[in-house]
Amino acid sequence: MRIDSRHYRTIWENADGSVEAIDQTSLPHRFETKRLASLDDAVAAIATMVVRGAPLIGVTGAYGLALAAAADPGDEAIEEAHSRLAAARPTAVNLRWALDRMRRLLLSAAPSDRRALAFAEAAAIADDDALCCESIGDHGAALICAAAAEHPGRPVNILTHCNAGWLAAVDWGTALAPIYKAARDGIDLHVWVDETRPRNQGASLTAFELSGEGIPHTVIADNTGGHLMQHGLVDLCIVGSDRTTRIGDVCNKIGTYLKALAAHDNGVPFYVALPSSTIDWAMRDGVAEIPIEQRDASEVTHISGLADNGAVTRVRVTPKGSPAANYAFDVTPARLVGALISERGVCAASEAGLRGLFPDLA
Ligand SMILES: CSC[C@H]1O[C@H](OP(=O)(O)O)[C@H](O)[C@@H]1O
Repeated sequence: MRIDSRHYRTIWENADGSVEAIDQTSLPHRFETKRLASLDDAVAAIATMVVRGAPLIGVTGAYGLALAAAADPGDEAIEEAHSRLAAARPTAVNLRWALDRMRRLLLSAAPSDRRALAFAEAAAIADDDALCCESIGDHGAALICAAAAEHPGRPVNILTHCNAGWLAAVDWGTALAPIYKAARDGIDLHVWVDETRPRNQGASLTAFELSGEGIPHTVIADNTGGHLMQHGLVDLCIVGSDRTTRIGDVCNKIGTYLKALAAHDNGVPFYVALPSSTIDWAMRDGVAEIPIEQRDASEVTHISGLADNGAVTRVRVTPKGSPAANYAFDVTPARLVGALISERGVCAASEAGLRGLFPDLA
């Protein structure tokens, strides 16, 4: 999408064979990119959330395998790279999906062909993601347009959680893609942006994206959404997904489940936008089966921001002696999901719904 009227993707290949990615740990106060020249660089970028968001994690994993193949195209090196990249973050299924696709292709090719093949396949995965996300935008925009027709004379109020915009993918994004498409179609809308503690992807990344697109939005504390829904100030919710099971259970950023409960209690439509690369067809019960990443406690006990002197500063927000727990995701059962918005259309959060759209994958 656009930053200062210049189009960007979140990740791209450099002429020297390295890979470049927007460093999302610097946003919104500094725009910086990071050069990934090795498997180690790619593993670190995923683990430290320089790149984050299920689709983007998958694409970065694909490029990480390409960088590994450039260094050593042998079978053992490919397997080792697959294993290290897969372990970088456990929850988003796109990572495993992309790595398995790359490994299948590379191990079936001659080692001498693997470097070129790997970069071409990583680029194809990136291009596919951008196309899928734009299509999610088109299908989801129809839902926003329908909500606008129900509430003439005022903006459609949409609540979103975390960042599932173009920064979470290669371009367009998932949950924000319908918002971009509807806004460009002239729909009057406003977005409630959950700050999304502890990493504040909403406050720092979603707000950055919406500002760049000129979309009206209000950043809110995570615990505000239920109150807004009780007072009729939310017409629909759209969130992303890191892993959706074949029966429609949705794993997403911590706090999503609580938003879905509030939406269900207040009759607010709760939509989940995802590409098919985020569907885990091997899983059914998301609460029981999806591995929930636990990140370092320091992400809860400390926070970073821009000091009045213009320096980015990190401060402690808890007493030194207080332990902290940092669960990065939760699972929203399918019964609380109004519909899934994919690149092939909108379906019920159910096995039948997903089979109907993806008979070739189910
Ligand atoms: C379109 S996937 C976005 C998804 O990924 C985020 O997690 P993280 O920032 O930790 O990678 C969050 O769950 C978003 O909904």
